[in-house]
Amino acid sequence: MTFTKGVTPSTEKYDGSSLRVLIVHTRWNCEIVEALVRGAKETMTSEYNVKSENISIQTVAGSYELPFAAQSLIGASRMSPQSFDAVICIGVLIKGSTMHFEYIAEAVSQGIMRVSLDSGVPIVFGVLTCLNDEQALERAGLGDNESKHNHGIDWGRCAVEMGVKNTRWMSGTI
Ligand SMILES: Nc1c(NC[C@H](O)[C@H](O)[C@H](O)CO)[nH]c(=O)[nH]c1=O
Ligand SMILES: CC(=O)[C@@H](O)COP(=O)(O)O
Repeated sequence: MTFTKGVTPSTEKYDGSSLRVLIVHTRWNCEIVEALVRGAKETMTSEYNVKSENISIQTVAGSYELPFAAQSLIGASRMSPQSFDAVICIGVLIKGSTMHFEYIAEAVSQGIMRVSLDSGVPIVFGVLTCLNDEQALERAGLGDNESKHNHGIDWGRCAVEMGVKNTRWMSGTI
């Protein structure tokens, strides 16, 4: 049986023109991360009219730092006139020869979910957990593989959808 792999595009056209989005990304594996950030940012501005001045970009060293940074920046934005409607955490973990990868992947995924549920702000899990370099390149739309696809595009779409829907839900509209 064949099936559509990946996410089916939403039938609703979301208007992101009033959204404020935070992207926090790592400087580990930076060429791959930068391609993912570009994919997310360009998708939000070109497909959904998110204003580039409403996309804040912050960096941290590695993926392990992402949940803390997201929590701290969400808190800081609440003290400003406009808080973030959605956050995208972007990093690339590539398995090495120790257990480092497993510990970080588990901690980061749990941490991002916790910050998202505790803060009430949707956080997109933009962390690739790859077993080798080729997997990471392919998922950032880089390299030679024909099936390559930049997952940053999906993360940008997801952030807009969740930001718009959560704003609606918070105002009591379903
Ligand atoms: N191995 C990778 C890391 N490791 C670094 C940690 O995320 C962290 O910065 C360090 O342990 C200090 O707390 N980070 C990645 O993003 N990707 C990796 O492949
Ligand atoms: C702490 C580290 O970054 C490093 O020792 C991890 O090694 P590996 O990626 O080979 O598991």
